[in-house]
This record gives sequence, structure tokens and C-alpha cells, in this order.
Amino acid sequence: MEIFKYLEKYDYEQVVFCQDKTSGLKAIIAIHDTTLGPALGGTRMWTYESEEAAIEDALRLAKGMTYKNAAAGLNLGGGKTVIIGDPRKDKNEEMFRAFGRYIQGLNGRYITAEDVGTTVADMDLIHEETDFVTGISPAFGSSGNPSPVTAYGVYVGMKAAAKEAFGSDSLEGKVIAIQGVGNVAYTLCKYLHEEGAQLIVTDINKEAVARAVEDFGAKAVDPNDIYSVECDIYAPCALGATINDDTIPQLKAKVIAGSANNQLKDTRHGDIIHEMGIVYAPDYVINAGGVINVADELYGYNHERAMKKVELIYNSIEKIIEIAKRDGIPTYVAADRMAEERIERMRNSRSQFLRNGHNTLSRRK
Ligand SMILES: NC(=O)C1=CN([C@@H]2O[C@H](COP(=O)(O)OP(=O)(O)OC[C@H]3O[C@@H](n4cnc5c(N)ncnc54)[C@H](O)[C@@H]3O)[C@@H](O)[C@H]2O)C=CC1
Ligand SMILES: CC(C)CC(=O)C(=O)O
Repeated sequence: MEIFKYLEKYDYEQVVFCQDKTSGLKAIIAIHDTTLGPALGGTRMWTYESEEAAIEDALRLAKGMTYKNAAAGLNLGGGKTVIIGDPRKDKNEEMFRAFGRYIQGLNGRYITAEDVGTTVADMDLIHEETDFVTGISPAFGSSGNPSPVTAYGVYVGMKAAAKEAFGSDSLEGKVIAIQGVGNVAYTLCKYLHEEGAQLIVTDINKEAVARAVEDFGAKAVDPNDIYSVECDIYAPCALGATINDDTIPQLKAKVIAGSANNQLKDTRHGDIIHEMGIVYAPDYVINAGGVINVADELYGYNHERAMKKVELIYNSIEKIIEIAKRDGIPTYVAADRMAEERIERMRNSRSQFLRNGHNTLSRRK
């Protein structure tokens, strides 16, 4: 990858490589755009095939956060971190504290939270070194684990998409194929099961599958079979790029609605599913519940207030589907336009000089 060419093409602001030999920390903090405010996005810990794959993931995820935060109406920009390593084997206290010091060094340009492979306990370690971290233990007045709230947002967003595809937002009796039953999808399964949906699940982690089968009567399938199962809704809740040339021809679902980030391998895959008449709930709109929840900490966390905002994901999905139908465009394009227009409006409205947050004349003493 020619990194500066890539940064220029998608207008990234900053990429920070963090290395700490003692703890084994190898992290990439990508800050995409801070027009709306400090970049907020989680930290993912994953075993990447190559350093290039890790950089690419950090960059793609950071850009996704710019769009997610803008579309959710948050005054936050987009950033994300990936830590290279196996979250089951390679974590240690020093690693997250070293990482916390790197975040502190950015002086508030980047605020972190959980993502795949990281936990509230990891965030608490980061918090030993910096205040620029959310999703820490509720004992600190924080919002805790964002995953259950993300799940609630996905649930309401899925209902809005189902209304378009099936004429009703009830999920009772609907067959829903869920890929990855980790932190978010476990709670999502709970909501869906309570509403009377039939669940088909898969995961590379056998224990996660067993739990969903036991707790929700889900049917389990092999990871490669999840795309082709007979179902009404496909919910990608593992990693990204699962909507691609190989999987699209296998899909039977009329709706795609799940928590995974960057579900479309490429934008053209969004065009293909649109032409097939599949209702696609854009990933960064439907999965914004977690970031809406942690962002509420910046105002002094209030769970009820956060949940009310998350509930509005239903309306956002409805609105995006309406715009897409009105303008004859795929839903991912409608969502991108909504996010880009807000960033542009705010960029233009900030043309006035402003010092220390107060629009007053300052005089030298
Ligand atoms: N946790 C949160 O609040 C948010 C999460 N997301 C996204 O939602 C997705 C899930 O997040 P979490 O539940 O937090 O992560 P998680 O790590 O708890 O769950 C992901 C699950 O997917 C499984 N998995 C990985 N590759 C798989 C494959 N090829 N086939 C089947 N299963 C596979 C893993 O074994 C794991 O159980 C991720 O893409 C994440 O970025 C997005 C917004 C917020
Ligand atoms: C997990 C969230 C709190 C933030 C994030 O990184 C995301 O929404 O993907």
C-alpha cells in the first residue's frame, strides 16, 4: 500500500504507529476526520495476516467512524485503533497502560472505547494513564460495556428495515441468520428470541454457538453455510467484508441488518444487493448504538437519555430507506450523503474565528 496516496485519496488527517517493546504493544491509531469534534472510535485487538492488513483495517474502520458519528448526529469525528495480537494470549497490563500514554499524547484528538477483542477491564487499564477513554467501569461514572446498547440499536434498526421488506416491523416468526454470536449478537439474539424470531447462528467459537443454542433455541450451522441458509434476514455480526462476490449469489435473505463494521467489501457490492431488491440497513447507521452510548459520557452519563437516542436508529433507517427510494439510489449511498452533508455544513459554519470555545474578543494584558 502506498500509504500517503491512500491517506490523500480518502482525506485522512493522521496515523500514529505505537510500539512498546517491553509489553509487546504494536498499535495503529488512525484519525480520519475531526471536523465535527475529537475522533472517537474503539480499539480492536486482532491477529492480522500482515502489518498491511492491520493498517488497512485501522484506516477503513476510522473512516467508518467519521460517517457513523456524523450520521448519528454526534459532535465527534472518526478514528479507530487496531492492536496487533491475539486477545486471548497477548494482553498484559503494561500493554494497555503504554497504549493509554500514547492516547494521552494526542491530547484529546482521539478518544477510545471497546471493539472486537477488547473489554471494559482493558479500558480501565487505559484509564490509568488518560481520561480520553470511554466505556470504562460504571463505578467511575462511565457507561460500561457498549455492546448491549449496540445490540438494542441493531434490533430497532432491523425492525425498521423489516417494515420496508415485509410490510410490518414485527419480527415474530421471521427466520434470522446471525453470523458471529459475540458480545453484540448475544444480546441481539435475546431481543429477537423474546419477539418470537427463529434464529440460525454460526461462530468460529464453539462455546459462543453452544450458548446461543442453549439460551435461545437457535439452530447452529457451520461458518461457511450461514450465507446460503433459507432465511428472511441476514445479520452479519462478526467481522467486515462479508458481503462480497462470493457470498452475494448465495444469499436468500430479503434484509441485511447486522452490527459488523464495513460489511460491504466494496461499494459496488452495495449496488449489487440494491439491484437484487435486498433492503440493506447501512452498517454504520444501524450499529451506532454503542458509540451513542459512550458519547453520552461526555455530558455526564445518563443511561435513559442514551437509550432514547439509540431508539432513534429506527427513524434513521426509515429515513435512509425513504431517501434511497425517492432518489433511486442504494441505501448505503443515501447514508453516505447524509453524513457527508452534515460534515460539510458544519465545516462551513465554523468559518468564524473562535478562541477557547468563546466567541469573544480577547485583549492582550
Ligand atoms: N461492541 C460494540 O459495541 C460494537 C461492535 N461493532 C461491530 O460488531 C461486530 C461484533 O462486535 P462484538 O460483538 O463486540 O465482537 P465480539 O468479538 O464479541 O464478537 C464477534 C464474534 O464473531 C466471531 N467470528 C469472527 N470471525 C467469524 C467468522 N468468520 N464466522 C463466524 N463468526 C466469526 C467471533 O468468534 C466472535 O464470537 C464487529 O464487527 C464490531 O466492530 C460495531 C459497533 C459497536
Ligand atoms: C464500540 C463503540 C463504542 C465505538 C466503535 O468503535 C464502533 O462503533 O465501531
